[in-house]
Formats: sequence, C-alpha cells, structure tokens
Amino acid sequence: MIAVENLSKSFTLHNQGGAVIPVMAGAALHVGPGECVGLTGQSGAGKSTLMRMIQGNYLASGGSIRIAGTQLVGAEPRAITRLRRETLGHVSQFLRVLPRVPAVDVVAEPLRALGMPEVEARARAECLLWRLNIPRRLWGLSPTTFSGGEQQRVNIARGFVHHFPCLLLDEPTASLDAQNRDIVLTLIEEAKARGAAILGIFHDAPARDRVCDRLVDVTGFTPGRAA
Ligand SMILES: Nc1ncnc2c1ncn2[C@@H]1O[C@H](COP(=O)(O)OP(=O)(O)OP(=O)(O)O)[C@@H](O)[C@H]1O
Repeated sequence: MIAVENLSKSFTLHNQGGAVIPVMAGAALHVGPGECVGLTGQSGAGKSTLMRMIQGNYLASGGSIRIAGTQLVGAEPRAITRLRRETLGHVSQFLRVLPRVPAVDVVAEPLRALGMPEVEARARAECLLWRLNIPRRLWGLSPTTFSGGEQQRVNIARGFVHHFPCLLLDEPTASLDAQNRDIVLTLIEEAKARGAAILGIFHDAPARDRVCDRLVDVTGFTPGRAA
C-alpha cells in the first residue's frame, strides 16, 4: 500500500549561497494493508522529511514512492490532490483551519469533498467529535479558540472521518490526557482492523509499542550510511 524505494533527498539553501545538504539516501520501506509501521531515529535523522515526501509536501530528489499503486515522485499536482482526497489521510501535530469554520464542518469536510450526502457527513463528524470527548457546545464554534488538546482531537477526528486506505500520523497522541490518548490508539487499531496501511512517528513509546507492528529506523537512510 505504501512502498518507498531508493528514496533520496537534498535541500538546497538558496539564501545561504546555494549550499546543498544531503539528508537522505537509499530510503526504503513497505507498509502493507492492516499494518502500522513506526519511524524511529534520533532527532534530525529525517523522520519528518520522509513523512513530508510521502505526503507529497517535499519533492524527492530521486527514487520511488508508491501509494496504493500511484507513483508520487514526479506526479502532477492534480494527481497528488486526488490521492490526498481519496487514499492518503494525514494527521499532523497541529490543526490548521480557516477562521469562522465550525468544528463539525472542519471534521466533515473530507467526506463532503468525496461527495457524501450532507446529513451522513455531518452524522459521522458528530460521532467522532463525541467519541473524542469534544463537548457538544463546541461543535458549532471555530476551533481557533479551542485548547491545544481540543484542537488536536478535532484534527484527529478530521483525519479518521474518512476510512482512508493509507494514513500518515505525526505524533497523534502528543499532549493528550490518558483517556483521550487511549481513544486515539483505539481509532488506530480500528483503522488497522479494516485494512488501512499506517505509517507514523510516535515519540510516546508505550503508544508506539501498542499499535506498531514494526519499526523502521531512518538513521539507516543517512547519506553515507545507506546499504
Ligand atoms: N526545509 C528544510 N530545509 C533545509 N534543511 C531541512 C529542512 N527540513 C529538514 N531539514 C534538515 O533535514 C534533517 C532532518 O530533519 P527532520 O526534521 O526530518 O528530522 P527528524 O528526524 O524529524 O527530527 P525531530 O525528531 O527532531 O523532529 C535535519 O538536519 C534538518 O536540518
């Protein structure tokens, strides 16, 4: 479902004399249906860079990234937009929303983009907000004024509302209390049970141990260390 082969990445610092910084070479991993793979490695090893390339936010310098059969490296922006709408979900650490859009609409939006009828999209959004303990009185308000933990839970609800076949999770349990953390881990387990391929960064070691089937240490993809 998620297949990375011989992936490389260099950053060119145009505002610093065009210095070229190689950060990744020979990166390879595979995540199958129903599997959760955790990215590990010391700070600066390249976990976020790899995730951003798989999400299509950073251009790869070379290699291959296939998401459910679609080649991402060199893909047209339109193909990447379609992949994100239908196939590749992403939960980042922070919620980015337009002001004045109510929380329930933020969560329902991925379903509306897929053409789901309004009543059903709203019902599914409300169900997730309820499961994630967002008080009903907040559902009609913009999350811009919500607490950090509430914003993160809205973000998680938005990431899980459509049953994406592939999911990228960037520290999905960071700054959550024990009860909400447990709910998020249950959502991940449910996604695995329905066959989703999940790749995540989990600094929370017990959470990682609970949901990850395998770990991939990106330190092995540091240029000069690749096999
Ligand atoms: N936009 C960028 N421009 C230049 N260099 C970058 C950029 N993004 C990341 N890097 C460099 O790439 C390397 C890997 O960074 P990355 O953020 O992927 O590491 P990480 O493993 O996610 O670290 P952490 O655990 O601290 O978040 C670092 O040396 C970083 O300075």
